[in-house]
Formats: sequence, structure tokens, C-alpha cells
Amino acid sequence: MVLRYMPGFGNDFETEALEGALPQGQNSPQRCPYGLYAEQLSGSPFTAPRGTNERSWLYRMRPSVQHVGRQVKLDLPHWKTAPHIVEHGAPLAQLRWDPVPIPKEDVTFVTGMRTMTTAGDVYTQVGMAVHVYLVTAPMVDEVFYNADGELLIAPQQGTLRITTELGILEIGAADIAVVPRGTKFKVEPVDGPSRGYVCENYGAKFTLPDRGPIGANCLANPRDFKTPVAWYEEKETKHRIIIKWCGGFHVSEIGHSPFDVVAWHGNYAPYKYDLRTFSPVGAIGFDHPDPSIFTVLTAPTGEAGTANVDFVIFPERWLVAENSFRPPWYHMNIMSEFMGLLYGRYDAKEEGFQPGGMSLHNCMLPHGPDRDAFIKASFGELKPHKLTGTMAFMFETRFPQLLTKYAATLPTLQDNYADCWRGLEKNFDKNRRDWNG
Ligand SMILES: O=C(O)Cc1cc(O)ccc1O
Ligand SMILES: [Fe+2]
Repeated sequence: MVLRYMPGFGNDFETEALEGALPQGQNSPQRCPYGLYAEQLSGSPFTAPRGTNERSWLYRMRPSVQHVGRQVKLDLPHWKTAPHIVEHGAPLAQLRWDPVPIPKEDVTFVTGMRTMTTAGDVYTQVGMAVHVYLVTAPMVDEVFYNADGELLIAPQQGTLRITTELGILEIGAADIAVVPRGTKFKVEPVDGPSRGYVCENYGAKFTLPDRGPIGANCLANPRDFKTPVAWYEEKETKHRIIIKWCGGFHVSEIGHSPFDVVAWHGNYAPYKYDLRTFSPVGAIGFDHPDPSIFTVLTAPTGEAGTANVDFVIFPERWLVAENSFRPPWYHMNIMSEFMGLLYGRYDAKEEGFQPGGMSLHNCMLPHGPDRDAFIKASFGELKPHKLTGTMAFMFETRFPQLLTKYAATLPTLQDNYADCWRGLEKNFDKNRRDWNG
């Protein structure tokens, strides 16, 4: 089956899997073509300003009202939601983890979700959670939707097929997918077990950052975002519907497949994006710019420039800055930084930060290059140098990130992370302004 996508970010898309299924010129005809039901899926309040108003119209065999009812509670203790009760006594520190091993037993995208941190508060729809997902088994006749937030999914190993009500997406190791709040979907591994990172955004949807003086091109370009075309199945068999709602999980059984949307139109839809299509803009003179120049997507708050979540990447790029310390500088940040590595090496930490690994530099906790990176950057020859085959990323939020017990007790938590800065000597010599080692 060839998957087809429509290009663009936040477009008013329209797509039909059966010719003539999409009503033209109106949303709610007295009778929809082919006996379909019309249903609106609203991702923003009806009265949101035009630029942030998001909704889609779905034309389906049965309305979603038949998907919910008589829900039974489901226990998924590893998927936490903010505010979560902190059940560990871990002291405050900069933290780093090696990759979480993929289990031998069957875990699906829902049962294999492991929350690392939560931030903010789901009840007021601010903040986010960071998870590691582990998938060894497909969701079979099972569909999930999240009322708490949208999910940004970044595989680090393996390929995922994400079947949603609005169409099918496939994502591999340099891709991300975003599934909006309320969109039903299931996940299947395509080529063996898969592991990756998830940001669950409780706040306003991810959008493209303004480019300011950069202009109309570069960074993440809208045409590189891909939304699937309509796809449906006609299956009158048992399906489980799992809903995540204010941190709780609720399941019910229905007698048909909810992937029955034959046509849809609107601007509220899942999408995928290949991170290698990001066109980085950086320092071509001197100094190291703030990482915000690498923002792929931002989820704003009501306060200008203060994101609920920024999704930032550190892709392949040339380093050319002259007379400059090229890696990230030492710093403390009011925003809380969770990092992951999809592949390759990260230039501030060439050792110890592994693909599939993670680090957390929380609100106002100092961090920066390790000693080896400092020495290399301070004395290396400053010829143009290309960082190749690398893709690190950061989920950065204005809210402090609270560690789950799972994260605090993970066997892959490094107990010596802070030692990477221990060897930074005192070099100060008041008689040598031209310090050269
Ligand atoms: O801490 C990090 O490694 C992420 C980061 C990278 C960078 O280039 C500048 C600031 C920053 O927080
Ligand atoms: Fe940082």
C-alpha cells in the first residue's frame, strides 16, 4: 500500500477516499453523500481568533458518540500526567540516562509508554510530559485517543505505522509525527521493535515559530510537513477504544472499526515531518547563537516568547564561526531542557550521551560542554567543520520538569554524570591575559 500525503502546515486540507464523499460548498447537508454522518472535531474554542482556529469536518460511517459510553477504568501506572505525585527522594541534579532497553515481552504504544518527566498542570491545559515509548507489539483492534494533549512522536529506533481516523502516516528514525488531541489512532511497528521519544503537549498546539528577520524561507518550511490523505476500513468487528482523560485511562468496547472516516476537510489533522528537511541558519561570522534558531515547532503560552514547549533540533550543519568557542556555552536557563539523541554524537558531549539516551537540565541548573569538549573547542583549529550524521533534540518548557519515580530509579540513570564537568581546571592567571593553555 502506497501512503500518500498532502504538503503544508495548518492548511485547509480536503481529501476523500471515495469520489463524491466530501460535501462541497457546505459542511452539513441535510443528508450527506453515501449516508455518511458529518462530525466536527474542534481543536480550538469556536471563538479562537482566525489564525489559531482549528477544526476539521469528518464524514464517517458512524459518529464518534458511539465510541464512548460505559467506559471502564484502565490502569497504566507508567504513563503519568502533571501534576503527578513525586514518589522518590532523588536529590536535585543534572541528570543523564543511557537508552532504556527494549523489553522482550509484548508492549504496545499505550502499554509501553514510560513517563520520564511531567511539567505544568493538565487541568489548566498548560505544560507537558516527556515519555520514552517502547513498542514490540502492534495495537490490534484497539484504538487510542488522548484528550489531554497532542503527541509529538520521534522514533529513535524502528519504523512506526500510525493509523489515524484521518489517514495513515509512517515514520522512521529522522521523522516526527504529531497526532492532535482527540484524534483516534493506533500504532504498529513496521520493521521490528521500536523505541523513541514522545512529548505530550497539554497546551496550545505546536505551530511554526515566526522567522522574524530570517524572512520567508529556511528553518522548517511548511511544504515539508505532510498530512495523510483520507483512508477508511469497513469492519464490523470488536474494537477497544482507550481514552486518556485528565491523566486517567478509560476503555470501552464497540462493534466496529472507528477508522471509518471516508472524507474530511479542515486544518486540524495529524502530520509528519522529516527533520533532515530543516534548513538551519546559524553564525557565519562569530559566536554561538541561542539554540532557539533551531526551533522546529513551538507551542506558545499567552506570554509572548515564553513557550509551553519548544521543540528544537541540533541537525547536521557546518561550523564556521571564527575566533569563537563553537559548542554550546556554559549556561543556566529559566526554561527546563530535556534532551534526546536520535543518532550520531552531540557536540557538547561526544562521550556519554548515547543515541536513545536522555539528559535533563532543569530550571536554573547549570550545564554546558564536558571537559573534553571544552579542551577540544578551546584549542582546535577553527577551520570550517561539518557536524555530520547527527540529530539531537530538546523539549524545552517554561515549567520545571518533575521526575517520575520510573525515571529516578531507571537502571540506566548515570550516577556519575556531573563528573563530566569535574575536571574543568581553574586556568585563571592574572598575569596572563593571552591564556593559551
Ligand atoms: O544545553 C544544551 O546542550 C542545549 C543547548 C544548545 C545550545 O547550542 C545552546 C544552548 C543550549 O541550551
Ligand atoms: Fe542548555
